[in-house]
Amino acid sequence: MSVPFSKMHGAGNDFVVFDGVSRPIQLTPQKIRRLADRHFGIGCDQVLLVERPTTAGADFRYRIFNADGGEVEQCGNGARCFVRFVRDKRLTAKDEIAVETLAGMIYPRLEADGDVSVNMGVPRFEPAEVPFEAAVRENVYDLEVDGRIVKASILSMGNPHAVQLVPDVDAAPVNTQGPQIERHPRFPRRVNAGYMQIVDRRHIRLRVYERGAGETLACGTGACAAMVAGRQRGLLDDKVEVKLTGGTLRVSWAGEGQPVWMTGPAITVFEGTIDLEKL
Ligand SMILES: N[C@H](CCC[C@H](N)C(=O)O)C(=O)O
Repeated sequence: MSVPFSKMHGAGNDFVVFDGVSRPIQLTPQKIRRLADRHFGIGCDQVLLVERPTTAGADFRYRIFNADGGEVEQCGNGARCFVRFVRDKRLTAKDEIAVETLAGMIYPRLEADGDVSVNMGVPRFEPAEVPFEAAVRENVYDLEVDGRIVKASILSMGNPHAVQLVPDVDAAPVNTQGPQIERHPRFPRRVNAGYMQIVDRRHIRLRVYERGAGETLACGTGACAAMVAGRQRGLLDDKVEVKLTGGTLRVSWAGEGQPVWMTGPAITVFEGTIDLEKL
C-alpha cells in the first residue's frame, strides 16, 4: 500500500514525515531503518510520524524515530518541520500548535517570515533525566573516555545531551570520540554528544554526534542544550545564534526554571509515495 510522505529538513537535519492523522501508519524499527537508509530507502536522520493526540489539550501527537529505528523523546528541528507539514497538509490552520511528545508538551509557532519558533520547555538536570547527581556546580561532569577525562555539561531537553567546550569545532573529535560518548556506560539510554565553540557571548559554533543517527548537519535540541550549558558556565548571554554545519538557529533562554525558545527554518524538499510493505 503506497503511503505519501514529505522529505523535509531543518538546517540540513533531514526527515521523512508521515501523516498518521488521515490514516493510521504502523512503523516497525526495521522499516524505520530501511526508510532512513540513504541507499536502500529514502534516506534521513529521523522519521517523524504525526498522529492524533492522546492527551486533552493537545492538537497532535508527534513521534520521532532515529535512523537506527529507536523512538526518542524530542527533536527540535523536527518540531519546526512538523509545523510546516501540518499547515501545508491543512491538518490545522493554527499558528501556535500544542504538540504532545514523549517528553511532554511543546508549543511550536509559525512566524510571519516562514521560520518556526518552538518553546522547547524547561531544561532538566535532575538524575531522573540525566544519570548524574545534579549537585555539581554548573552541571559540568567528568567523563572517562579512552582513558582520559573529558568535562561535559550534562542536561536534558527531554532527550539527553553531553556538551563539551572545544577551541575549534572543525578540529573536534566528533566522529571518533562522539560514538564513544553516545554509548558511554554512564548513559543507560545513550546520549547526544555536542561540541561547542564559543565565538563570543552571542554566537557559538556547534557540531553534534546524535544518538541513533551519527553526526547530523544540525541538531535543534543540541543547539538548545549547548546554549544552556554555555549560559550556565557564565559564557553566553540570553540570546545566542548557533551556527551549525547545515545552517543557523536562534536560541534564547532567560535562565533557571524558564523555557528555552528556538527559531529556525523548516523546508519541504519534495513529496513522494512509498510502499511500506515492500521495504
Ligand atoms: N538524536 C536525538 C533525536 C533527534 C534530535 C535532533 N535531530 C534535534 O533536532 O533535536 C536523540 O536521540 O535524542
